[in-house]
Formats: sequence, structure tokens, C-alpha cells
Amino acid sequence: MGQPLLLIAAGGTGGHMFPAQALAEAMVRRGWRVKLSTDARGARYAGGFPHVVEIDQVSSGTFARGGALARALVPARIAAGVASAVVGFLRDRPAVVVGFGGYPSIPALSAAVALRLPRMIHEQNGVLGRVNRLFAPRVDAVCCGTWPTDLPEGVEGYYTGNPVRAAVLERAAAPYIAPGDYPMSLVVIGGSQGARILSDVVPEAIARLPREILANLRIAHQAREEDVARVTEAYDRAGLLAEVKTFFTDIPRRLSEAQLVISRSGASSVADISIIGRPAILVPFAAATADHQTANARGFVEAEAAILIPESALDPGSLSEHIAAVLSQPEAARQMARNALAHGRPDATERLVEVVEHLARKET
Ligand SMILES: CC(=O)N[C@H]1[C@@H](OP(=O)(O)OP(=O)(O)OC[C@H]2O[C@@H](n3ccc(=O)[nH]c3=O)[C@H](O)[C@@H]2O)O[C@H](CO)[C@@H](O)[C@@H]1O
Repeated sequence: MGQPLLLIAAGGTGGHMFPAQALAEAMVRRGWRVKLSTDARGARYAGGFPHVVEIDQVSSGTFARGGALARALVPARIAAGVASAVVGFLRDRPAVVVGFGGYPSIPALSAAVALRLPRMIHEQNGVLGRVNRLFAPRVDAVCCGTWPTDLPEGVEGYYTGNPVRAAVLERAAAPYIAPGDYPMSLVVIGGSQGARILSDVVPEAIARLPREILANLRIAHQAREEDVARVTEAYDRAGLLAEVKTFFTDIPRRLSEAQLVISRSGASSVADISIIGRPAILVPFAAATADHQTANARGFVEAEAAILIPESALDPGSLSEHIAAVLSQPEAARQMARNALAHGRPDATERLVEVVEHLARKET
């Protein structure tokens, strides 16, 4: 028996590629050979993978973008990708094939189904993406980054969690300093791009807080480039100490020092907040496909770790009341922080490794 091979198939966005990279790193450390099957877009993220990971650039396509001709060619491109994956798998015999979503994962997963190789998928969001939905009934394990996840009839999921950055893990379960009569930190984040609606509503909501809370408040607010000036001004006008940036590179530290977080509910944001363990007010991005950000927030809200405010109900008055409620009730805030922690999965990568190794053992 040589080195077992793990074939990772993932699509072209960071959301799919980062958990794929975390698993690749862990499997390489365990002595596995790892191949990444992706398209040209995905290959741009491959630089972050351990250098020993081999890249198979596949022919694939998406119905979601491109003109009529490009779309008409998608089936042929996918068929070519599947054929070359079958040939490659007959040669390499992967011990396990794992898909992380996205169209470029279609060829490898189809070939794994055709050749009856052990196979699994990981879905980052609380609703399956198109490709994962297609393969969920045809794989040996459906791993879920978010819990609960909406699954097709008859499909069972396993909650692994979403792998997070090392800087987040270093702050896992960092002691929570509940709100009190001392400087308090409020962190406002809108996902990797920032969120206009949070810039429209949050500064005004904060300005309406009772004076005794305002006197102690420091704010870190991530805003889109075009909103930075007006958000900075709004906090200045209210006489508040605020840092406004398009992206905070030190968000794990800032989360660990925060008394409250106001955030979108992208998969990684929810994972980061739960692993560090902080109370949150979540405002799901309403236009997300299949409303997946509401699904991402659901388990966290049910665990009483966060308050959910739909975009349609977000206004400065009610947001201000929610912020005041958390910042003026230290015991309730501490309980939210504990609930957040209980919901987190700091060992998401290890859980994924266990599933891979379990499937590999079943096969031998
Ligand atoms: C708008 C949209 O469609 N977003 C999707 C996109 O998320 P998107 O990439 O926008 O957001 P995520 O919440 O998944 O990730 C954002 C990451 O950036 C970090 N951060 C954020 C702000 C900052 O200043 N500094 C910083 O480090 C967060 O802590 C988090 O780790 O892919 C996710 C995974 O499929 C989906 O769940 C989201 O719905």
C-alpha cells in the first residue's frame, strides 16, 4: 500500500476554497497525498494550499454566468471534465473524494459516483448550494459547516462546523468580559465586502443609546470604501470613539475583546463569532441565494447566542433598543456568550479528517 490519495474538488470562491485548504493541510500532515481538482478561477486560490498538493485543472462550467453560447457549451465542458476525471481516477485510485461545492466539483464527484469510490461533501452554509444539493443523495457523508442545515428528504447530515483561521482558533473561548462600567467594545462587520445597510443604520442606532453606555463605548466598524467617510462623520458628530475601515485584518483579536458584535451572517463570520464566543446581533444579507444567510443564523439564534434582525425590520430605533438590552444586562450577555461557545465547532477540521479516514477504512 502506497500513500493514500485524497481528491479534493472545490469551486472558485473563497467560501469553498478555505475549508478545502484547511482539510488539505491536515491530511498532508497525516501523510496523505492530496490532489485539488478545480477550474481556472479556483486555481487562483491554490497558492494558499501546501505546495505538495497537486492541482488538476478541470474542464467545467457554470450556468450562473456568461452569455448564451457559453451556457450552451456548459454540458459539453462538464462531460469532458467527467471523462478526464474518470481516466485520472482509474490511474490514481483516490481513497476518498471530497467536494466542497461549486461547479468545478461536478467532474470529480460524477467520476467518483460512476466508479463507486468513497465520496463525501462539505457544505458551508445552512442551505445546500446547487452542486451539493445534486450530489447529497449520492455520497457516503454530507458534512455541514452550519447547524442545522436544510437537507433533501432522506439525506442525513453530520455537523462538522466550518474550519476557521488559526488566528481565530488562538482566541477560541477567550474569557468574556461582560458589559459594565468600563470601556466596552462593539464590533460591526459586514462580511468580506462590508455591508451598506449596517453603515446606514448602526451609527444612528448607537447615537441613540443611553448616555451611561455611550460614555464607555469604543467602536470598530467595517464599511465599504464609499461609505467610510460618512460613517466616520456620523460617529464624530455623536462624539464617539470609532475606527472605521474597509477591512480589519485583526478581527479575531477585536472579536475576543468585544462585548457585542453586530454582523452579517456569512458562514465564516458566524463560525468566528461562535468559536470565540461572543453575543451577536445578526442581520442576514436578504439577497443571498436561497436566503442562506438566514439559514446560517438559525441555529445560533435558536441557541440564544444571537438576536436576528431581518433587513426589512432593521431601523435605528429598534436596533438601539437591542444593543442597549445586551450592554445593560451583563448576566444575560454572559449567557449569550456561553451559548455561542456551545454552538461553535473549533475542531471542524479534525471532524472532517475523521470522516475522511472513516470512509477510507470502510473501503479497505
Ligand atoms: C454577501 C455574500 O453572499 N456572502 C457570502 C460569502 O461570504 P463572505 O466572504 O462575505 O463572508 P463570510 O462571513 O463567510 O466571511 C467573512 C470573513 O471575513 C472576516 N472579516 C470580516 C470583516 C473584517 O473587517 N475583517 C475580517 O477578517 C470575518 O471574520 C470572516 O471570517 O460566502 C459565504 C460562504 O459561502 C456565505 O455564507 C456568504 O453569505
